[in-house]
Amino acid sequence: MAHPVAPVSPPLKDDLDIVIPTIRNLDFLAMWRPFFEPYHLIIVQDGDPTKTIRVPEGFDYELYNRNDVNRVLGPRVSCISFKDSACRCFGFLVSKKKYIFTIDDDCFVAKDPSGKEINALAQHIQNLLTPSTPLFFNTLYDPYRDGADFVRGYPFSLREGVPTAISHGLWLNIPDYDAPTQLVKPRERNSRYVDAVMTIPKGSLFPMCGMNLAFDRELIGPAMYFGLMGDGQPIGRYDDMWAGWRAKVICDHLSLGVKTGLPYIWHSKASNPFVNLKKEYKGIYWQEEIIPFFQSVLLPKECTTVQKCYIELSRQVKEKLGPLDPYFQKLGDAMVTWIEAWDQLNSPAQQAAANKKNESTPSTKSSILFGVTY
Ligand SMILES: O=c1ccn([C@@H]2O[C@H](COP(=O)(O)OP(=O)(O)O[C@H]3OC[C@H](O)[C@H](O)[C@H]3O)[C@@H](O)[C@H]2O)c(=O)[nH]1
Ligand SMILES: [Mn+2]
Repeated sequence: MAHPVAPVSPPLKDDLDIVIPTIRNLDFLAMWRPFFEPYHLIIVQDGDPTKTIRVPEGFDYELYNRNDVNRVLGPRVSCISFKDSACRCFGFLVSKKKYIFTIDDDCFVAKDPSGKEINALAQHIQNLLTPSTPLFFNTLYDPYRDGADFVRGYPFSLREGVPTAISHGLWLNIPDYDAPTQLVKPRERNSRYVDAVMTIPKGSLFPMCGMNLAFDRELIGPAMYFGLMGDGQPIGRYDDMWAGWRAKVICDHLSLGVKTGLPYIWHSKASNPFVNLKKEYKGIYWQEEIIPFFQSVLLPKECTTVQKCYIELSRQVKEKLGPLDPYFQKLGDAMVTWIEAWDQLNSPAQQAAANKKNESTPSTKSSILFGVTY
């Protein structure tokens, strides 16, 4: 007699939250339903909090609008951007899970060259659950993938790799170009599917895009601050870039890995290049100073946790980039506020309370999840 086969639970079903920043109805979820429905969503509604965001039936979610963010963080809300996708990091803050996947609401399911729909979430999970190799480049790319391995000459002492903190996915159709490139190449579309996952070598920075990104919240969460952008700030569309440069410096210091490549999503909407240019232009020339700063950052050996690294980085940002523009003084202070908010919401007591609430918490708005906590 055939034995009944227990249903296979989706990987990390109870250990991963999907964070979506949005200003629009989330009809895009319908296409992701086969892959996302088993997971809990954290929706961060930006802009007008009186607007109702429509979420398709059947998804388990909590939704935070600006009033909720103010309620949860109180005076520390100053570190969360308004009217910019950077607001997504509030979702990273309030999640109680070990893993995060964040995706933009104009990113859809892509197809691989065989025409098969890509389960981007499953690929990110695979990337996060297998080690990275930042200390020595494997020329056959991801050695932990089925059908691949370390090549001849790869030191056996390094084949254990290091824990993976970040998985950076890519985009078919609309690539994540900056405004000048968008203006010069308005019709360029990315149709090149590269079937590879690579570890970004230690000592190398990279431009982290937030639209298709996953990370291990316990390993690197406090460094995944996306700010200060949007309303009242002199810059936009650099939230994920800052976060990526700081996180990579910290990953290198703490021997954690960052991978880029698969999975692809289908990015459907090109935002307005002229609007983007207004948001980005300061970043385009500032980054010529900022990159050498991050490339030369040294973190003392006493910085043994992400929080300690982050506080030290905020000090150096203010000292070394402050002369560039007063914005960096503000950013340095906001980095400290972020860590305070992180520690406030992720203290052991908070974790225990959240675990208790998760047992019986339906999808609801945060006003029930979080009373006044500051
Ligand atoms: O004020 C806002 C504007 C947008 N959002 C949400 O953020 C996501 C990205 O928005 P959109 O797809 O319209 O902009 P893109 O130019 O394609 O975004 C890219 O560049 C900026 C960021 O780095 C972003 O991560 C990149 O994808 C989308 O979910 C909007 O609903 C918002 O929350 N507030
Ligand atoms: Mn987009």
